[in-house]
Amino acid sequence: MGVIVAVDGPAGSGKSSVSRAAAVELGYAFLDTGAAYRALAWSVLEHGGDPEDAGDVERALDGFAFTSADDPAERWVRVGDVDVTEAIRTPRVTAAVSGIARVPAVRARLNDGFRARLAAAEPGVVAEGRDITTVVAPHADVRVLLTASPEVRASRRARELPEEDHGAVARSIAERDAKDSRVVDFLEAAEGVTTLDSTDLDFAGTVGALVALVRQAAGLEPVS
Ligand SMILES: Nc1ncnc2c1ncn2[C@@H]1O[C@H](COP(=O)(O)OP(=O)(O)OP(=O)(O)O)[C@@H](O)[C@H]1O
Ligand SMILES: Nc1ccn([C@@H]2O[C@H](COP(=O)(O)O)[C@@H](O)[C@H]2O)c(=O)n1
Repeated sequence: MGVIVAVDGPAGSGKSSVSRAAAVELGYAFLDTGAAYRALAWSVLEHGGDPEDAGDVERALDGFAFTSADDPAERWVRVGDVDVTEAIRTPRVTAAVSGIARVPAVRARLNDGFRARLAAAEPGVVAEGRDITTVVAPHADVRVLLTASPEVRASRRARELPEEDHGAVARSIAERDAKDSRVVDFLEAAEGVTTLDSTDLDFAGTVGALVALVRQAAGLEPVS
């Protein structure tokens, strides 16, 4: 089995962007687990279902054919033959996703798929998502909780969404964290998980810190 790097943390902490860049640098595969939850939320909405209704969500889960790029240099996400790469990032899907993520059958089914992908990745994989270090891959070679202060996370996310009100962006992040943390704990590092706080780091510095942790743990560089 290849090296498994697991990264969790709160909304806007840099899990996907930092993990993707680290995967490129390491020559590893990349797995964005949130994309699968988003794609299922998209499917529920597409079928006219209610994301808060477990029955509607389980019906959409039946035959849910999620695929996404393993190569961190690629960015596609598909449900069956439909490319949903952009559609899963809309505010409508973002608002629906915490609801579907609460359904136990969803978590069980998606986790099975994630574990199969982790087991197949050579020479390694960087996987990110809120329960990766604790539930999906507690056995990972490197487990990191990536965080930053709420203000810094909101400012970084607001820079991505210049048309949206800064206060609304900050509230959306806080609300999603509040909802999601009822299901999994990604605010405190579990035992054996290293906290990487990027509040005072720039993007390159954060990627460099994650890559250094991986190289140390994988024995590719001496621990300084
Ligand atoms: N250290 C950093 N310095 C500056 N910008 C950063 C840093 N880390 C991440 N960012 C930026 O912060 C924004 C949020 O990052 P990203 O989308 O990767 O977070 P996330 O944890 O995956 O969020 P979510 O859970 O909401 O999907 C992005 O614009 C990213 O480029
Ligand atoms: N391991 C995970 C990953 C994601 N979720 C849920 O999906 C939402 C979207 O995740 P992003 O990382 O793409 O923002 C997230 O808010 C969670 O509701 C999850 O439960 N577990």
